[in-house]
Amino acid sequence: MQEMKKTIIELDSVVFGWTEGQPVLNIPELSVASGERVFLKGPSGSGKSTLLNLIAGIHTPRQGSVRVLGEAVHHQGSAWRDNFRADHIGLIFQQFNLLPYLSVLDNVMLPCLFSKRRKARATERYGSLEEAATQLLKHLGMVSDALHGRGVTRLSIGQQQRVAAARALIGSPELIIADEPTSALDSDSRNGFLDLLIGECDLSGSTLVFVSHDSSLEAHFSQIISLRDINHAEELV
Ligand SMILES: Nc1ncnc2c1ncn2[C@@H]1O[C@H](COP(=O)(O)OP(=O)(O)OP(=O)(O)O)[C@@H](O)[C@H]1O
Repeated sequence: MQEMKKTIIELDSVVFGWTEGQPVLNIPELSVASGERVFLKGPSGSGKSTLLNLIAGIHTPRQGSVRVLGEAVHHQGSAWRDNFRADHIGLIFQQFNLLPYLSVLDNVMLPCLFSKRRKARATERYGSLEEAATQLLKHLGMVSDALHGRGVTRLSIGQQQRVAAARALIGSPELIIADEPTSALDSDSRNGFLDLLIGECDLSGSTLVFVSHDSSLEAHFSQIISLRDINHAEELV
């Protein structure tokens, strides 16, 4: 018998706008099952980052519900949402948001300072946090240990991207959210990075939601979501 996949993200009748009466998002429903590799596309300014921020509990909707891993994120206060995000969601930002005064390894281990759960999972799988960070960096293509003690400001963009991905993946969070993390790379590097990222999500059992303008990347993904198709904001204006 085929195992039923758990729903990891579920949006119901979600409305979000920065100003009352000016909705950016009106999403009647959106559902993502555990293990999916989701490609979220849409024109610039259409609300992709805003949607990611709703899923990550950085913003909350004006109306409707956002459930992640079965939890009603929209009902919770900001401290609860911060803890939930630290435990269950790995974020890769467009600008990577690495801490410039920390080394490569310390940047990768950072989420484990905020989440006992992720620290325990990383240690259980790799023996120590340093080993977890080292192995993740290797799997993601940072093969030279010589870079690991280096400050992140002295890395190439491609190397910074690998550090940001390893930081998101450490401690195997159930959900990885990536906002255009390949936009600064050439197409060979983009495809190579995506193969490594998806391979690592498979190993850690993480669901991936990935935003990009670049439709040529779609072939890597199991579910393609066009924000235009699911967002009915103009019907509310
Ligand atoms: N902090 C903010 N305050 C007010 N308006 C905002 C804020 N952030 C974004 N917006 C507006 O919300 C809309 C959606 O922005 P969003 O960043 O989600 O789009 P996007 O699809 O991710 O764009 P891009 O592909 O260019 O990154 C845009 O009209 C944008 O100007």
